[in-house]
Amino acid sequence: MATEKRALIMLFGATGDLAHRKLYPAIFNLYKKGSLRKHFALIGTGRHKWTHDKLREIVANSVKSLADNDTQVKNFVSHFYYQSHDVTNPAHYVVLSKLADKLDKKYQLNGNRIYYIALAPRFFGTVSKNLREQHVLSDNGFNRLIIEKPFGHDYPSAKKLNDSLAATFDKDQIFRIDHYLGKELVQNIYALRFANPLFENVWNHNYIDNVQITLAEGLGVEKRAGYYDGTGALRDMVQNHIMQVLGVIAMEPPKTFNDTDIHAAKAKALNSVEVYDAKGVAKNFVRGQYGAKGSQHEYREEPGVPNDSATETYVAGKVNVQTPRWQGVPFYVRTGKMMGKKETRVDIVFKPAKNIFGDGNDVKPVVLTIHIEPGSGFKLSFNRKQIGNGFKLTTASMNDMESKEDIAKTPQPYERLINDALAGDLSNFAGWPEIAHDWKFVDPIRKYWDSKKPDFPNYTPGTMGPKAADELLKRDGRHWIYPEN
Ligand SMILES: NC(=O)C1=CN([C@@H]2O[C@H](COP(=O)(O)OP(=O)(O)OC[C@H]3O[C@@H](n4cnc5c(N)ncnc54)[C@H](OP(=O)(O)O)[C@@H]3O)[C@@H](O)[C@H]2O)C=CC1
Ligand SMILES: O=C1O[C@H](COP(=O)(O)O)[C@@H](O)[C@H](O)[C@H]1O
Repeated sequence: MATEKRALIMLFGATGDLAHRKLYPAIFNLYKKGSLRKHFALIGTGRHKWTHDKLREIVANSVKSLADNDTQVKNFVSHFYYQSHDVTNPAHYVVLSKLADKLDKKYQLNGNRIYYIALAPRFFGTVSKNLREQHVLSDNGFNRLIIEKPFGHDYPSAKKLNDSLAATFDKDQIFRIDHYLGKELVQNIYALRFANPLFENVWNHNYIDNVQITLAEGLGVEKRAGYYDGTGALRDMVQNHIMQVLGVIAMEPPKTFNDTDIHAAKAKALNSVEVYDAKGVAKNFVRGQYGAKGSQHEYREEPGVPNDSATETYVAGKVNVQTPRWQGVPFYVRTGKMMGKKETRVDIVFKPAKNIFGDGNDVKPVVLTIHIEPGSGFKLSFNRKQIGNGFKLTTASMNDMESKEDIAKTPQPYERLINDALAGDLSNFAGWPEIAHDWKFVDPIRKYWDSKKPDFPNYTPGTMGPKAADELLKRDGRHWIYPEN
């Protein structure tokens, strides 16, 4: 049984999609496991004129498939309260504050408060300012802010947002969600590297030839055109998720395994990423937009997408981390929608051995694959001798893939991250310096692309993206490891 935490969760955006699909199930799992139990309450807010009972009914529906029985759901939802609230109206915070104080007493929460902002980003600063000015923050206990993505749309807007949050919250009170940092196999990279000298000792340019990060999605834009068309794959996936995974792979060992040291090491690696000028972008980055195939219509015909949209649904690029460790080792990254199936992985491609076996033998590079999803685990492929007379090399692999049962009991990112926020552990949240470096890297790419009309659509659903993404590696004498030929 987990240690019980005491807290009031104030959820802005309780009537929205994220709350329903991800947050209520995550909080329910924490309740089932005992991290939250008697001493917690949640105030959900939104402009909808819901009642406590209406919110409880919605929450019950969202979690019932996870419950052991009806009583468990009933007990859980009894901790939920609804307050109709317009985040732009300061007077509404006064009402909210009174309810918070009342629940604090009722559930003996010791003044611990988490403010979870599951709202459109334009409201992040407004809520934070009003929480301070309308005295919603508690005087005793902790006050922590959980904030959703996207964190700005470029460096200046992200900086402005960060400054506005900093007017209310200290840096150790701001929990910026990047749900990739809550994934089991992303966290496992720390164990792989820093608990195994076998790997960490070869984790550098002497042994590694290149690193490939693939975040391929099988689905298209679905019903999110309103958000996605103004964002694109570069801002939606590269600036945050890809760069965070890259940071964990590329960082130097942190001094200790605490949040401050992890953030410092990751920020240093991300600050060493080469920022391209226009020529560098043209040479090293590729964008794409999916076309039509069979019954699947092209991106520009998806509901809510303008028929001349220049938004990229695919990005591939070559990233250089300019630290001694990674001298001359390219990080090839790619992500896209409609790429046939979901495949989230990192391939660490080692330098091949010198071939002493003669022409009839092909010495392949050792590849360590970190399978993030849908399978979770590690796979090491290497050369071995084929059984039989003579001497012929073949490829073998050592797998450490999680079983279906293990995957089923693995906490989902939101459960893990909310639990961390309750415990005050920032390790798996994105720090401001990391976000700042990532925007500084991504902004010139965006700027260059915005200045040139793309030739879209340029890739077929079900493929791994435009041909230019293959060319990117081919010209360096390399190829994408996935999909295996
Ligand atoms: N949905 C997802 O899968 C993901 C979402 N996110 C992020 O999470 C955040 C929320 O997304 P999502 O749930 O999809 O968005 P929705 O559009 O589904 O929900 C938006 C929420 O904002 C509330 N809201 C809007 N205006 C106001 C206002 N003036 N005052 C009070 N509440 C208001 C709405 O409540 P009401 O209508 O009752 O006012 C609603 O609860 C965004 O930052 C998004 O980028 C991040 C990753 C994934
Ligand atoms: O943040 C986002 O991530 C999802 C992909 O997340 P995953 O956990 O399913 O890999 C992506 O579909 C979405 O566009 C983006 O906003």
